[in-house]
Amino acid sequence: MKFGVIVFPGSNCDHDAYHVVSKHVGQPVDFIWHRETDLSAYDAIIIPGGFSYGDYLRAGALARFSPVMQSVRKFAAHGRFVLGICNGFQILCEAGLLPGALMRNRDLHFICRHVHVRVENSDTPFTHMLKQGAVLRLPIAHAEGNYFCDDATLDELEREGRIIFRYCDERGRLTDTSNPNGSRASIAGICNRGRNVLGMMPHPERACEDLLGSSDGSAIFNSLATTIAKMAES
Ligand SMILES: NC(=O)CC[C@H](N)C(=O)O
Repeated sequence: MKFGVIVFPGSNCDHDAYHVVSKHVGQPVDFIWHRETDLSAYDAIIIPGGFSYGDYLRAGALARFSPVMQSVRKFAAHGRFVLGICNGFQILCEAGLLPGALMRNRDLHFICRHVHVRVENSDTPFTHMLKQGAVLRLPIAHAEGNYFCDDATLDELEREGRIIFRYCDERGRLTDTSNPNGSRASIAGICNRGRNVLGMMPHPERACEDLLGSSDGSAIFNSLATTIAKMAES
């Protein structure tokens, strides 16, 4: 099994993702410069957080044109796994691999703090080691995390169980103050129809060690690694 972490000019969570995969999940992992186009060696690609191209125009709007993104599109179409975290989620939406858009936060401020998210669907390759309804404590750090989609898309996401995480309070309730950025339906993470592409605004890779305030993120990486291992056996 091999993971790849894509590096754009301006990525800044690439090393965190690399560290988690190599040290905590214990799997081989490479950095992949955004000009690369051959992803054939990989089972899963992580598009990490950061400020690709300085977030000019809109977060992710320029990174979607990087050469590697054509290959990521094909990689995803073949059912291989893609995890977009924060700026990675923004890039996946801009590239059309996930529906909707990430707008400026409701209060127009950059928000950097721990939040709670509820696991809305534990029946995915990324969440099967988590309990349905479990509450995770994860950090967010973004200015453009306000998820928006139209009514038809929201209906489709709900109906198909593709809303994977929702912002909530520490007891799993959706309250007036539990949605940090104004995201529609408190959405913190969604997947594609094939369930092999996940985008999320919170940072699970910054929450894999108790020393960092939470290790709740590790189940996401371990779920994915277990899925890949099982697929290789069968
Ligand atoms: N940590 C990140 O990936 C966040 C940066 C992101 N480009 C933003 O909305 O501010």
